[in-house]
Amino acid sequence: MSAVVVAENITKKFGEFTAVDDVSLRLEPGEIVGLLGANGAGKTTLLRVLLGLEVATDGRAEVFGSAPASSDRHALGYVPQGLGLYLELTVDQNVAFVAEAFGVDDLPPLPPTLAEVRDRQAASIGLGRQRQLAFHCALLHRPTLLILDEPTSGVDPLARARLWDTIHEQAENGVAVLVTTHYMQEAEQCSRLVMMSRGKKVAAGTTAEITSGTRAVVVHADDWAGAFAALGDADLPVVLSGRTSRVAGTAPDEVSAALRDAGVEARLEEVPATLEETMVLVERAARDEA
Ligand SMILES: Nc1ncnc2c1ncn2[C@@H]1O[C@H](COP(=O)(O)OP(=O)(O)OP(=O)(O)O)[C@@H](O)[C@H]1O
Repeated sequence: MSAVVVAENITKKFGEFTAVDDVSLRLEPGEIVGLLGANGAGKTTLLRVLLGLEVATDGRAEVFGSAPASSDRHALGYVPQGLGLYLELTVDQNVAFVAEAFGVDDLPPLPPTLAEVRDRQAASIGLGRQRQLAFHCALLHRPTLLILDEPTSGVDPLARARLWDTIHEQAENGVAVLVTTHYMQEAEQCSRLVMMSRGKKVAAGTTAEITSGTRAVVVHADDWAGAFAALGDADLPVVLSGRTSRVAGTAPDEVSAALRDAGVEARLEEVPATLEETMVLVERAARDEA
């Protein structure tokens, strides 16, 4: 199967600053590839290179088998972080405008939640519906590549689940999806992930591949607040999960020594680390290396 997107060793500099540093990725039809990373990791810049909105300083990018270009737009649906809607137009007018631009005349029906507000200005329909409208517009011309920049940021869980249903439906129909996200639950819905930190690719693979081998120590203590404080004071990567502390990527001996030094009694249990914990560790390691 030929790849829809190929990025080989992409570097993008703004003056002296390197926003994307030697990143490679491939995207096949029907795959959902998630780009993960903290604010400023370089995700949007990489998407903009693939969209032909920025020119790579170095490396090779191919979309549909040739260099990214605005002519790709006929087969590409893009939902930018800012959504790209015409806020002063109504919902129907936004759809009509995009349909006209892409020469679409067999319009699919609006989903019920948008149909209810079809005559209202897009500015007044709330962020969840605005995102749904941006998706609807991006899909009107039946693209085979969907590029989504934090598509569910700021929406409630129900709207988020609905948008993800749409993403899965598209992928099942063979559409290739490249999506950036901060949310681990969303990341886990992707076929594969590419993690970025400070412009660099720091991990890649399925969630299972990325987390495999990384362990976390779960700390059960009656004095759960004392245990959490002691582990933080020992500068261990501790997070509170309910009333237990979790410390990823650290030997149980080191955890028990920190607790013993603080006089906190606890029972320790070793479990596989979550994606979020693995990501924090990978980012820490990348930061220490820089
Ligand atoms: N046109 C530009 N000129 C200078 N610096 C830029 C430009 N565009 C992006 N940057 C910088 O490049 C870095 C990466 O930004 P980018 O928006 O790609 O990150 P991101 O991972 O998408 O973050 P976020 O999740 O906040 O959108 C940031 O430090 C940003 O300030």
